[in-house]
Amino acid sequence: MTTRNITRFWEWGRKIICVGRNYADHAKELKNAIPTEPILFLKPPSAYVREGSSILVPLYSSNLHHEVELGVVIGKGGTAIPQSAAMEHVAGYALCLDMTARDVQDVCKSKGLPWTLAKAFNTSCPVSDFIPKERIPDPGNVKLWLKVNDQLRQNGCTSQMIFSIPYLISYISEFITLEEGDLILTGTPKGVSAVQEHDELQAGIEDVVTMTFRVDRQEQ
Ligand SMILES: O=C([O-])CC(=O)C(=O)O
Ligand SMILES: [Mg+2]
Repeated sequence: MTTRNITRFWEWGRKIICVGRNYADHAKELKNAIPTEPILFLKPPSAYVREGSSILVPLYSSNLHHEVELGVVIGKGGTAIPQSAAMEHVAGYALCLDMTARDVQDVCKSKGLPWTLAKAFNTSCPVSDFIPKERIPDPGNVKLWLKVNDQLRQNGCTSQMIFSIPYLISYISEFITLEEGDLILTGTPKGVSAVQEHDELQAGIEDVVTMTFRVDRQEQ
């Protein structure tokens, strides 16, 4: 039997649970209301892409946006996890991008339809190396940044989150059982913008990790 290694959690086929509008400055830049409870959506494990492979612009989108986010990797599953125990369920972190076909999302929003094709397409979840929990002692106060072709576009801090990581783990696990290897994307700060074929995206968690991805057009 092969043993699975949490440091390669993206190979486990577990779910990716995303939190939307968790930073007031980003909710405002897209003219959305500040949420009073977390907004959740999902990406399938086929969304993962690792450094060395490209982010592909879906054929049906002409406005693909980057969203840099802190990812929380679940180490111990659970249902209805109390906030006070939430951090015991965390194995570590990853820097993630929530790639979003903004034009498709805008249409879905206006029609009241789900965001699936805007958010869950192949390569919509670029992910860094696994970051063990000990390397981020205070996940509620880490700086995230993202550059497109060397120009800084996003520069935020997880201290600006509306709902904290323990709150999110507790809230999500009330409705969706968390399993070892699941990933929670905790939302993006302001500065989202469009990327084009041949762009280079670089993102980082200050003093912890950086990653680089190229954007390509999906082949016809
Ligand atoms: O598409 C959006 O703006 C919602 C979202 O994922 C986020 O705030 O991170
Ligand atoms: Mg997002």
